[in-house]
Amino acid sequence: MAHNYYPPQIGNWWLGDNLGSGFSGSIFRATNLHTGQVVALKIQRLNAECPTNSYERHFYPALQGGLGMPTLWADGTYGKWDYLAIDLLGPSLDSLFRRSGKAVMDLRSVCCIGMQVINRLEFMHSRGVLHRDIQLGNCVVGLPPNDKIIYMIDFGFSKFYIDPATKRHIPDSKVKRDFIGNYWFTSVGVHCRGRVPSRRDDLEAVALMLIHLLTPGGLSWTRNGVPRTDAAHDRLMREKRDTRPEDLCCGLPAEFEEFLRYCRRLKFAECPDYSRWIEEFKALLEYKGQPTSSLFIWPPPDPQPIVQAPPARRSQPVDPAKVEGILNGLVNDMANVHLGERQVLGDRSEVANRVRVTNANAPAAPTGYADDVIVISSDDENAPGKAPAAVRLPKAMHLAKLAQAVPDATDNVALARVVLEFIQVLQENRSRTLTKEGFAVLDALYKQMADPSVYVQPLRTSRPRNSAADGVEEGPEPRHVKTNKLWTLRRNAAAAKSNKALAQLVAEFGTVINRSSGRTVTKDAFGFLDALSGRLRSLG
Ligand SMILES: Nc1ncnc2c1ncn2[C@@H]1O[C@H](COP(=O)(O)OP(=O)(O)OP(=O)(O)O)[C@@H](O)[C@H]1O
Repeated sequence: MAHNYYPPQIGNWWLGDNLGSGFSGSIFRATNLHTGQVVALKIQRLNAECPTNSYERHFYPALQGGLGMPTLWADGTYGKWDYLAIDLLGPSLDSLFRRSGKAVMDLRSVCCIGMQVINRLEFMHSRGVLHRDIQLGNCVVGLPPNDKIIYMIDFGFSKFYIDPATKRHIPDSKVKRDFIGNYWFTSVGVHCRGRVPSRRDDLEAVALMLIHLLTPGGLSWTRNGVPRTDAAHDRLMREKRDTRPEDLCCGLPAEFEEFLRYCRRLKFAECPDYSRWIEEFKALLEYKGQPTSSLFIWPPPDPQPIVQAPPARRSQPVDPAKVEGILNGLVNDMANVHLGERQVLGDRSEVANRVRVTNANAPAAPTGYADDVIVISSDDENAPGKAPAAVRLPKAMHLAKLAQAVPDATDNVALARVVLEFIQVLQENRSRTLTKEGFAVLDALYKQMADPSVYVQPLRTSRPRNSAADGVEEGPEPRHVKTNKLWTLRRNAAAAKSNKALAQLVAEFGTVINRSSGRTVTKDAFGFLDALSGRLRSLG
């Protein structure tokens, strides 16, 4: 039944249950008095402070016919009411998730949401429309038989980003403006820096929404509820702006961090690569052995493995000075590491000389601890029978240590072990981006395999993009080019006849990763590294 405040009938529509209320109006289930058609009737007073209906109705014609776009059946005014009659749809993702009572959503459902919502945005953007208010409450499922399809609703903040007169993209502006959107998911650029929203910001909101669903307790800035004062809003913006993607996505599959970083790297008028990210989420499901269909099946059919994010870093009080001290100590220790006597692959007299100098100054290396563990011990802890406190090496440290260890790998079996450890470090880490420490390992491997006896010019596989030696501008290569190249490298590695040939492949591998968007070590990249390690072992 309609609320007392509202009339029982508006135009040809008889009002039924209230489906939801927004800032400026309400939505009712409504039945057409003549045809019996049931719709969702979005009604607002004509003198509403924020008359979004009169604005929203302009976007429906552009969006009609797209999958997941509600149909506008009728609209108009009736007395002091403005109404839109749109497809009656099901519950929002927000209410589905809240009702589930779960701390996090299962990975499969989140990937399906990602794939569908990105697809909806691709359609909206292809029609020249920005949504500008992406949030869980504005993504609803259809009614059966369309209950596995996600629909976008609420175009009250939408905007045409292609100027109808000039057919050009709306201009950017340096002038800081009030933000449009929502506190939780609106991009950092728009919300915290007052930038003009464009396609990239719709996509960033999707990334934040997905990360929110996978994080116990949600994104940290959502946990205190809607800010009620300017000071609380400022605090929220600061937290949103300052939280780094790697902290936000701590413990989540790397795709989420990469997606967020990708959105934040997009230029103002750049067209996002929608299909790439739909494919990435599909590939993630495949990798996890899950069905790859994007249909949103709710509740999830089987108990799904839940992605557990470790507690947010900020909740663990850590004394930064102490950590810095420990890391500095480690760097010094690594500089003095005992390299020991080694076999050589060739004439490496110059290398050996340097090793002798280092050894003369080096203290005895601690022994008996796992490679990836740093031992921090007091005198007391060194007492027999007392277990030392251990800290896991961060990725950068581990890779730096690995790069330093490469010259010690004086035969192919040892080199194969280094490659395996390289794979392990990369796979254990939440981010699959190849950092400069990772490139340093590749450089060291190249040198060791090409000719360890001479100091070759460092390979520098990680040279900055757009600075090709021949002066030709080199942008990131499309994903399919990367995949093809990695496949060829993998095949060639399996057939390589010498270390020199393998070294060349390592150099090419570094270049391929360096030129790829996000410098990501994908499954195909791991395939090459696997083949490299296997071939080193068989060359003996
Ligand atoms: N077509 C629909 N079918 C069923 N329920 C709907 C439909 N459209 C909206 N709703 C429900 O009504 C709620 C409010 O809808 P909507 O966001 O369009 O209104 P709004 O007034 O613009 O809200 P807000 O001020 O929060 O942006 C939605 O979260 C949803 O639960």
